[in-house]
Amino acid sequence: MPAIECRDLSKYYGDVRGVEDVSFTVEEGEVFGFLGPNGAGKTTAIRTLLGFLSPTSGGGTLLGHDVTDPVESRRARERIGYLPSDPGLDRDRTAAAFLDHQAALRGESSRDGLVDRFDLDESRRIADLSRGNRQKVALVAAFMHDPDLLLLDEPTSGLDPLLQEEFAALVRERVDDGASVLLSSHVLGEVAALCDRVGVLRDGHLAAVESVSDLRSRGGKQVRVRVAEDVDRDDFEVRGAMNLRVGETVSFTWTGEYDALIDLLSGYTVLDLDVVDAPLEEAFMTFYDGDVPGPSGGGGPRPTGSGGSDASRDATAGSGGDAR
Ligand SMILES: Nc1ncnc2c1ncn2[C@@H]1O[C@H](COP(=O)(O)OP(=O)(O)OP(=O)(O)O)[C@@H](O)[C@H]1O
Repeated sequence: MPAIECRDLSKYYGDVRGVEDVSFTVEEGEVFGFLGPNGAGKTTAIRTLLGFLSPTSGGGTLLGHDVTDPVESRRARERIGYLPSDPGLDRDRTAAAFLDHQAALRGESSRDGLVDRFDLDESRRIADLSRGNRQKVALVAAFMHDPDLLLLDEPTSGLDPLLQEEFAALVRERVDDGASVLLSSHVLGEVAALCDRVGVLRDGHLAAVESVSDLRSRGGKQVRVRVAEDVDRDDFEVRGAMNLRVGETVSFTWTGEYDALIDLLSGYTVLDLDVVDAPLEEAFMTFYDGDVPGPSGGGGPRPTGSGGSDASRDATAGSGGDAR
């Protein structure tokens, strides 16, 4: 049984597209990344799967429970840890009171260990905590009942680099213990470091699902070469060479075979050669063609016949119900 099955999921807010026809599967024990810029639809997909928003069409399962059935959805949430992108914690309560409330709903077997690990002062009012410390409270709440499935929406926002490392270690430990993870981020490095596969969201659509290793190889190699002769630029304007820059050294991104690269350089006396993996960003950008939506992007017209949507209710559905 897959941990998550998302089938043709569409969610419109009135006329505004959140996500459209999104399908993917997260296998048991897998860490799946949702990558996409602001407004791509990551949060919408996660909250619809969790049952906090009703889908316009399509559906799916979480841990085998039908996400469109409220009773099933609630049952699934007992075994899920959800970290919202914007945890709307009750500011007047102490962190301890908030965690007590969450514990009563789902359990707290790992609470003390996590509070120590993240050096959280539970006695403080949430209103008095820094953004990073509020994020820690939400993290502890998401992990403390040792959930089988974690849905983590922009989990490291507000955490300093040391805590980001600690968080990554925690995710790996939970996965080693058998948990499955869906993690959304617009930070490529975070996704690449933690995830097995990545779903790239663009304008509410899943543009691609790829393993991180495939994404890396798609990026090709970054080549810098210094030669003895004057360079004829036309020699390098060939298939497989991109982002060509000709100066004292010639640099380009090579996406072809090594043999073809060696042929290309064989006409020159090579004085210096440097070939390294191209940054993952380059592979990522091939999904966007330079057309990356801004914070308000993704709002295309709603297609006719896409089903009813109780957008006014959904738009105020709160910040996570009892699954926060
Ligand atoms: N409550 C809402 N009412 C109307 N439109 C919404 C609502 N929530 C999201 N949208 C729109 O749905 C689209 C997808 O937004 P969503 O928040 O899911 O993207 P995201 O990838 O999570 O972005 P971010 O990283 O900024 O949180 C955007 O066009 C957004 O403006």
